[in-house]
Formats: sequence, C-alpha cells, structure tokens
Amino acid sequence: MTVNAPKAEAAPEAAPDSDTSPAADEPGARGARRHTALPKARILIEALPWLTRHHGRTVVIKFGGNAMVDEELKAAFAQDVVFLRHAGLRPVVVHGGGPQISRQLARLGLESEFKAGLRVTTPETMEVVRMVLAGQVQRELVGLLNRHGPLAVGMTGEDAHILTAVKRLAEVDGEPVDLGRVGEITAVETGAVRALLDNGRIPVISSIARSADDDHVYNINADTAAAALAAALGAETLMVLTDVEGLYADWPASDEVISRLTVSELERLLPELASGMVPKMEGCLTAVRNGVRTARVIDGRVQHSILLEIFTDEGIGTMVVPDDHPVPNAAAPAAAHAAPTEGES
Ligand SMILES: Nc1ncnc2c1ncn2[C@@H]1O[C@H](COP(=O)(O)OP(=O)(O)O)[C@@H](O)[C@H]1O
Ligand SMILES: CC(=O)N[C@@H](CCC(=O)OP(=O)(O)O)C(=O)O
Repeated sequence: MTVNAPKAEAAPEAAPDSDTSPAADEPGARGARRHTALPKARILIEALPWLTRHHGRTVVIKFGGNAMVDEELKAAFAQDVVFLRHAGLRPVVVHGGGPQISRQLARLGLESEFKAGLRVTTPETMEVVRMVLAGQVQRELVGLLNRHGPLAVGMTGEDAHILTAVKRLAEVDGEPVDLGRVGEITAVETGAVRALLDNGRIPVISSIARSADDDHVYNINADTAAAALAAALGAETLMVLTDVEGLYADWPASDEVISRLTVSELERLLPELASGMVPKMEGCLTAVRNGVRTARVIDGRVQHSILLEIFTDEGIGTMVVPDDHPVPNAAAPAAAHAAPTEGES
C-alpha cells in the first residue's frame, strides 16, 4: 500500500512518477508537490455534484459541420466525449456536415440549394450526402474518439432501422415545396444504440434515414435527427454544438445570448427565428416536450465546451427547459447554469 504518495496512479501517457528519484525523496520536495497538485483536486471535487447528477444518464451531442472548425477543436471534442463516457455518462454523438457536403458537391460541379433551411436533395445529391456523412465525417469522428480506446462505433440512421422517414415537404411563403429526398422522421428504433451504450461504446450516428419501404434513403437535418434520437432514448440532455455562442435574442443586430428559455417561451419565439437556428430550436423544443430534461445550444468553437457545460457552473450557450423546471437561484453565479440542486440539472 502506498501512503500519502503524491499520485496514487500515473496517467497512462504521463512520464513515470519520480518518487524513487533522489530529489523527490528530499523531505521538502514531496510536500511541495502535494501542494501544487491541490488545485487539480479542487477542480475534480467541484465537479462532484454534476458527476453525481449525470451518472448513468444519456447525453445526445450533435456536432454540426460548422463547429468542426479545426483539428485541435475536433480532437478536444473527442476528448470531452470520451471523458463523459469515463465519468459514467452515456454519450451518443449525432453529427452533421453541411459545409463538407457543399464542398464535395462543388468539387463535382453540383450546386447546393437550400429551401427553408433544408438542402434540396436529388438522388444524385443524396449519393454525395451519404458518401460525405457516412464515409468521411463519421469516419473521422470515430477515428478521433478511438484514439482513446476501442470506444466509438459509427452507424447511419439506416442501420438496424434506427431512423425511418417519409418524404418531407417544406413550406415557403405558405406553399408546399418539394425538396426531393429530404425526410421527416416517423420512427426511431433505439435497440442497436442502447446495446452499444450498454456495452460501454460511444455510438456515432450520421443523419440519414431509411424509407419505410426500404426503397431508398433520406437526407435528414442533423439537428432534427439528434432531437428525435434524444427523445426516443429518454436522454437527460440534448447538446447542440454550433458556430455561434447560443441563441441570440436579436440576431444579427445584437450578440446578446438568451441563456435560458422555457418551452412556452421558445414556442412564442420560434416563428421569428432565422433559418440556421430554426431546426436547432425546433429540435430543442421537440426533445424537451418529449421528456428530455434540458436541451442546449452551445458554442462548438470553444475548446472543451461540452465539459464546461456539463461539469461547471460556467455553463455557456442557451438552455431550453420544461415550463415547470425550477428556476435556479438568481444570486448564484452564472444563474442559468448554476450547480445542480434537487430537481435541477
Ligand atoms: N437567433 C440566432 N442566433 C444565433 N444564430 C443564428 C440566429 N439566427 C440565425 N442564426 C444563424 O444560424 C447559424 C447556425 O446554424 P448552421 O449554420 O446550420 O450551423 P450547424 O452547421 O452547426 O448546424 C449561425 O451561424 C447563424 O448564422
Ligand atoms: C436536409 C438537410 O439539409 N440535411 C443536411 C444534413 C447535414 C447537416 O444537417 O449538417 P449540419 O448540422 O452541419 O448543418 C444537409 O444536407 O446539409
């Protein structure tokens, strides 16, 4: 048994502890090292209420194509998700890749056209969507996560009937508009996702759905797919990572972020929102209406934004809560995301 060692167990990649070196054996050296490690212990202890609160809970994280800004951010995203998994949560990643799809279409000389915020998807476009989401973006995320161990398993909504959809029409100026192979989710089959979670894995899901007649596949907005999955899994939290700080109250005129919204407040606000935020906020609304405890839109450009959101009272972004969700103590710092108390997240 090691008593009062500066570190009971070295991190796998850390240099071997220098306990046995002559310098470390000098009486002052041990005391000083213990002292310098204390802030780390405090940070860990600060996270205890959140760790307790979220243990064993499912968190669906939507990683948007616009938030995948650089290699460092993507690596930090993967670290956060693996951290959640090792902290006893059950993270599920649903990813987008809109900009990546548009780039590939441009390379092929195909145009990207959006109506009501959704990509007009011809059968030819659908092939590119599937190739980019399942063959590139998903593979990259799975690879980044699996640098930390055999954790992530990639799937699309087609696999094991996870997502089934029917054709979705958009509405533009009050008129129905045909978007081609864009789908509206009609059923979510969570068996395969739950089995992976029970097995300690991290499912990484591309936003593509099968059609009920198995005739073809549908392009699904990734925010919508993440929200449907969060609801079907009975997730604790839906976390949408994007390229802005959260929902701006008066975008683009001001950058004042709305930190907390109830379902009723969001319902009133929704008709006024501009296109990028519409699927996100509709998704948050659907998720919370269907039992997800909180849905959050956070800034994916901030390194470790997921950990900040889950484990600290420095929560960032916009949080959507049920109407009867307890209002946090207004006197507490960062009131919208203050430390969890009974019934709070
Ligand atoms: N009220 C709003 N608050 C914040 N962003 C908004 C708002 N209305 C529209 N947007 C736009 O929505 C964008 C995010 O949506 P999107 O580009 O689809 O991102 P992602 O790829 O992460 O899904 C922002 O970059 C911003 O331009
Ligand atoms: C129907 C529809 O618009 N599908 C999206 C799917 C990807 C997506 O949603 O990616 P982001 O999350 O990065 O925006 C698209 O084709 O761009």
